[in-house]
Parts: sequence; structure tokens; C-alpha cells
Amino acid sequence: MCTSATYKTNDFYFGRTLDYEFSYGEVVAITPRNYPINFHFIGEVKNHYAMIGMAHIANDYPLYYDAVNEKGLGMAGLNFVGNAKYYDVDEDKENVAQYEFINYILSQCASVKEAKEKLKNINITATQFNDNYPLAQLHYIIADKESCIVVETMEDGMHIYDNKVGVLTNNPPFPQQMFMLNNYMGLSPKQPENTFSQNEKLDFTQYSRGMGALGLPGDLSSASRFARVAFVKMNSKSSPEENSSVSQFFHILNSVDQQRGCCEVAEGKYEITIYTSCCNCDKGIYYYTTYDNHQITAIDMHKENLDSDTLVSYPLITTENIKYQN
Ligand SMILES: C[C@H](CCC(=O)NCCS(=O)(=O)O)[C@H]1CC[C@H]2[C@@H]3[C@H](O)C[C@@H]4C[C@H](O)CC[C@]4(C)[C@H]3C[C@H](O)[C@]12C
Repeated sequence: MCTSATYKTNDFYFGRTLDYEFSYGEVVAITPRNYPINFHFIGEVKNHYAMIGMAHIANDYPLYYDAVNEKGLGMAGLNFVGNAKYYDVDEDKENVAQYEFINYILSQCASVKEAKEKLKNINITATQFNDNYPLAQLHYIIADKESCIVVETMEDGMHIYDNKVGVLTNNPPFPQQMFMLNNYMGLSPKQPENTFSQNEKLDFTQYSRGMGALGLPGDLSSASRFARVAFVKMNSKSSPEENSSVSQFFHILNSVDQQRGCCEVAEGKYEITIYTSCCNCDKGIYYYTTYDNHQITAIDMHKENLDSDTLVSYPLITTENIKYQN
């Protein structure tokens, strides 16, 4: 399972959790403006927007899971198994292989508005990167500080949805996830009012704090994580400075953190939150934590030469650094 969210204070933040039972070996990768991106159908594009994000690098090519470009546009792919469908080549459209969709949008578009325009003419093809990499079955969240959309390519074609809550998890399709939020409209961060009985008033006690959100699901299913992260995000408060915003962003995604042992996907195999990311889209700073490294690590794309033609990558720091106070 995975969860993605946006958050706005003084700056705009975009990130995700990546939950899985094994890692593909990911790094934080910066694609500078002049790195030649060899698109499968379109050919080589030499100048484009620079981007930073989490990727698996194969043959010096960044296979992004999530990334943000220098214009502040963010995009992430989350599992959509059983529903995602990619298509045969369509000569009348701009063909983009599934594995290069993030690279294509972020290298070409400065905003969600521009991405929406591009999407009108894009056909996502069922093309593998190579035989070692099966097609990932994903749906996508694309966001900037103004708006957010979800892209789902399914049996009946490509769907583009406006995403007012700015979150995405996995199955079912986005409209169903949004519909299920109706079930939680009675929840509140405030203590509940006693409206239980209209006939004879029953004397109830607010015996605990947090009772306004009783009924918010706590399990790890995708629909429950959708509701939980939406509630946490839509009620989040932090001061607008960087550290406080980043801290709050990690708190939002930590509300759907997956602990080893709670989600068994095969005999003895457990899905865990492999990493959690938060990118300041305005400043191009990519923050992350990993399952065994709770210290926030940051990589600033603007500290690299963004006019270069060479990929830059940082291996993840994956071990805990505990600060002893005595
Ligand atoms: C497994 C990851 C998604 C995690 C997720 O959503 N888990 C939820 C599980 S479930 O629904 O609840 O069952 C996805 C996200 C991005 C994917 C990667 C990116 O798409 C980049 C390449 C694409 C290649 O086609 C396959 C390898 C790959 C390197 C992908 C491997 C894998 O499918 C990744 C890492």
C-alpha cells in the first residue's frame, strides 16, 4: 500500500509513503536540465525541466516512483493493481511508455494546468523498460500549489479527476474513494455533541479527548488509509515555517505508517513503509525517512548544477542514528 498527500503552508509540499514487502533499490535522483532523456517513442529530449525524486536507476535511467520538478509540479505513482490498464501504440497520439510517464510530465510541464493539456493527447503504452522490469500497475497523483488531479488509465480509457482533498492511496478507483468519505462527514476534531437520542435525552459523558473522530478507521486497507489521511491532512495545523511544515507533513503521513507484522502479504512476508518522503516543491528540497531511519534527511536540488547533463543520485541512509543525551 502507499499513500500520497499534499500540504500547503507558506510553501507547497508533496510526498508519499512507499509501502511494500521488498525494495527495488531506490535512491534520491536528480535529473538536471540537460540530461538527455531517451523517450521510447518520442526520442531524445535534451533540454527540459530538472527534477528530483525517488527512483530506481537502471542503465543510467531514472525510473521515478515520485518526483517534483523545478517549477513546483509533483507527481507520484501508486499501485492500482487489477484496475490499471495501458494501451497499444496509437499513431494519432503522443505515445508515452508506462515507465516514463513521470519523467515525461515533469520534464515538460510547469503546472497541473499544463499537465492537463498534455494529457489530452497522451496514450500510455504497455511498454516495459526491459525484460527485467514488469509493467507496474499504477495510478497517479499530480499536484502543484494551485490544484491536484488523479490520472487513472483503465479498461474504458484515461480518467482525469480533480482531487480536492489532495490525497491518494490504492484501490478502489478514486471516485469510489471520494464517495466513501461521505461516511465520515460526522467526524470532527472537536468533541462530539450528544445528538444520540431525539426522544429521551441520554446522559453521555465525554470521558476522553479525541471522541469527535471516533469511527475514523484505523486499519491498513487502502480505503481506510484514504479516509484517515484525508481527515488528518484536512485538519492539520502547523506554523508556516519550513521545519514546522515539514514536521507536520511527516505527522500526516505517519498516520498511515505500516509497521512490520501487521500486513502479511504472503507466508512470513510483510508490507512495511519502506520510505516516507516530503518535498518542498517551491524550494526543490526532498526530505525522507526510511523504516529504520527516523531522522529526516534532506537533499536540495538547487545545490547541484542543474544545467549539467549527468544524473546525480544519493543512496538512502537506512540506519537509525540515535542521539544519546547522556
Ligand atoms: C511497488 C510500488 C508501489 C507500492 C504500492 O503502491 N504498494 C501498495 C501495494 S497494494 O496495492 O496495496 O497491494 C511501485 C511504485 C513505483 C513503481 C516503480 C516505478 O513505476 C518505476 C519502475 C517501472 C517499471 O515498469 C517496473 C519497476 C519500477 C522500479 C516500479 C516498481 C514498482 O512497481 C514501484 C516501486
